[in-house]
Amino acid sequence: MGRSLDEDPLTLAIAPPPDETYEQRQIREAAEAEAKRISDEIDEQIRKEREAERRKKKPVKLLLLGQSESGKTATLKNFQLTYARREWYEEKAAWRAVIFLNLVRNVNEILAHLTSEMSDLPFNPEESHEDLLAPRPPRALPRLKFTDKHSILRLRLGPLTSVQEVLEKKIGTASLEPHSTSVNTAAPFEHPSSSGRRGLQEFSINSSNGWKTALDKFRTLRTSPSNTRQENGTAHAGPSITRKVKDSEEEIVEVIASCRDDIKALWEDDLITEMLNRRKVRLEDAPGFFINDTDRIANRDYQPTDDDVIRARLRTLGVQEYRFIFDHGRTMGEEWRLYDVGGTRSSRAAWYPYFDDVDAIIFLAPISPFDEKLAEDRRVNRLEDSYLLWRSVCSCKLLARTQIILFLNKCDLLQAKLQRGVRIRDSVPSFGDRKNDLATATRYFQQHFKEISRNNSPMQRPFYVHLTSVIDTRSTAVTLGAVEESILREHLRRADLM
Ligand SMILES: Nc1nc2c(ncn2[C@@H]2O[C@H](COP(=O)(O)OP(=O)(O)OP(=O)(O)O)[C@@H](O)[C@H]2O)c(=O)[nH]1
Ligand SMILES: [Mg+2]
Repeated sequence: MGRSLDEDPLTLAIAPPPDETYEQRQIREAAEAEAKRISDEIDEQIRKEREAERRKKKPVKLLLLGQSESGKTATLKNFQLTYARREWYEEKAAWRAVIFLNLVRNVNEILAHLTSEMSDLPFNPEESHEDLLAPRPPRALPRLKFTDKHSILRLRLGPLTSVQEVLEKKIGTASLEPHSTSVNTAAPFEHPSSSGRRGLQEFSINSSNGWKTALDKFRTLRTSPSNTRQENGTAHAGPSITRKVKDSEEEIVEVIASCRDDIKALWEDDLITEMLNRRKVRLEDAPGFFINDTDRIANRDYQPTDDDVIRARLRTLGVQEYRFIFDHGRTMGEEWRLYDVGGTRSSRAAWYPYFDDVDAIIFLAPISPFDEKLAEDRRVNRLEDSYLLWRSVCSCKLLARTQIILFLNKCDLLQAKLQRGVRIRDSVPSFGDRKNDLATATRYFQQHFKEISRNNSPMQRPFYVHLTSVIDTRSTAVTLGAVEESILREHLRRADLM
């Protein structure tokens, strides 16, 4: 084919010579194909690197799952304490009201038992807390001989009833533990019904309830009058409301502080101890137990310590998102988003939308309550509920490639329970004649969770497990270090694969 002289010089330079032989053409075309292959490879490499770069910059999304009271929020607090200290210190003082409420509730629960016992009302220890009026089995033991001291303590501690009401009202719905549910499945997110979907809207990330909002209210109480904002976000005009709220906060502290000695006297009384034992009430193991710290807490100058905040109990409503940017170390500048969810059965339908692009899940399974029932459904054993929930999470197709890290939590309470002589096999018959000690028990539970994961995961997945007591901030910091490493490694590995 003839060429005109004004053709593009590049076209001319790479054009085949006019007298090219068949072999020369073959060699040339092979060389051109090879050059194209290399060029495509380089393009692909560049695309991958860009994608990896983009993915590395994408925040790591981490979901905390598990039944109610499993320790999700406590784990989140540990993350804050370790990696976001500024926010931690900002929030710390706001937990004071929650800790007051926890303490006051401890006392009022004892008083409710005392009142019921003194009035000889029937009681069944197997029933829930609010069933103080339920039928009691025939009395096998002699009556407890309460004295004037107990009547006086009841009278003197009476004001704590209204303190509890005021605090509950201030903190809002999150301060109330549910004692029933219409949901009778462990994983309502598996088959979301139309009503379930309606539920999703109610429970999407929200700023109108949950403990973040509850704490915000208390933060507001502490700001100066000029900064004070009312709940609707408008600036507050004058100091009168602040003074009123402040007064009531100070009044609360005043009442609690004036009850200090009586609270201690109540807790240290042998007859009260005997009554609680008979009624199988173990406040020490319940969430938000603070009576042993009455001296410190029932005090006008009380400020919560890190440990107090971790141990404070306020349930999570809906799904709460936390964003934090690592402020030190290899991951400095990285953004992580943690999602803390409500764990009661009726809250679980709201989890599903968050499964979509989550990088990793920390699943908390408390193993100490192997002989306890769910607060929201007294027919369901807590460990059994965790097994069911774990199976549903492992088998979820949307999570097939998601890294799941299991925390077998509340090991401290498990150890205490076993030391008291509570036998696992009485509640878990398959435990059989194994040794009733911590090492054997944790190995046994761990194996069970591992088998569920192996038998139900849509594709093979590694089994990551940690034995934890997340109220122990030191050991939890070490665990979280390992978790962080492992999640990041997986995050980057995926970025490289893309
Ligand atoms: N002794 C002990 N207490 C724990 C442990 N983990 C959590 N707790 C306490 O148990 C209570 C419940 O923990 P949370 O973190 O509020 O539970 P959650 O899973 O967020 O519960 P929901 O928000 O209702 O879903 C809190 O008072 C914690 O301090 C643990 O390992 N040992
Ligand atoms: Mg929570």
